[in-house]
Amino acid sequence: MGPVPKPLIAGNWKMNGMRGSLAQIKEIAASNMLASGKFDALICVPATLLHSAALVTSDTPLKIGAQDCHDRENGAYTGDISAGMIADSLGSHVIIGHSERRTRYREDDALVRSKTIAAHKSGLIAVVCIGETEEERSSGRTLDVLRYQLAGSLPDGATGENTVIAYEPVWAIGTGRTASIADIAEAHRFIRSELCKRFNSEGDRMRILYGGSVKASNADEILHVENVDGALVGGASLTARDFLSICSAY
Ligand SMILES: O=C(CO)COP(=O)(O)O
Repeated sequence: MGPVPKPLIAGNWKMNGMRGSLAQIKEIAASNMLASGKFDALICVPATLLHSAALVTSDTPLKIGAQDCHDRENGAYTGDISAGMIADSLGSHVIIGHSERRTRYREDDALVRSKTIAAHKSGLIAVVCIGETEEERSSGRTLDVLRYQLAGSLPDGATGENTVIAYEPVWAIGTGRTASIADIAEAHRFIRSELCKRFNSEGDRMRILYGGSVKASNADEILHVENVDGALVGGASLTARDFLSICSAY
């Protein structure tokens, strides 16, 4: 077992970014902040940019990942890409089970789990997303939802090396609303205890990122909450300036 991994600031570009956006990737990759080695940095780009982004960052500390993968290795699945194809394109990470996919494509915990297994088999680090809806929170079911999502989405082979958890309250994504510091602390403490119950000391090594309207003005406070090991950033990861100002919290 290795040491506890460094914090991770991850960007999720979602369906944004054309070839011109590689300039932002290059600017992030060249920053002295990343060279400091205090944290790891990752941008998950659309599949169309995956290989070119990986090539322009190959000699830099910036990691490049994808935003989803199929759970099979190959076959007649029009429009999909496999974990092996992501690895072949030199991506190192893949986001799995983002709420935008869970909602729109009805991806459930069992599918998230088999995609995570596929990612691990291809040597990718899976960034597995969980989080409650507004209705689940207001009816007092947040911790139950997180417990079920963790139990159903993570395979037994998950370790601190191959798996990162992203806690993203669905109502905080793209809305400008963030969970309160007390709510973030409670959710992350709960996730940590569930991970340690199931994975023992590996549970302590799995990074737990917070996601949902993270930006420069709130990053410092959020990233210093206990058991918050980084952030998964949507809108504020699209420009080097915004992404790097979040990184400056470390
Ligand atoms: O969904 C997110 C990251 O995966 C969060 O998006 P925003 O940071 O735009 O709220």
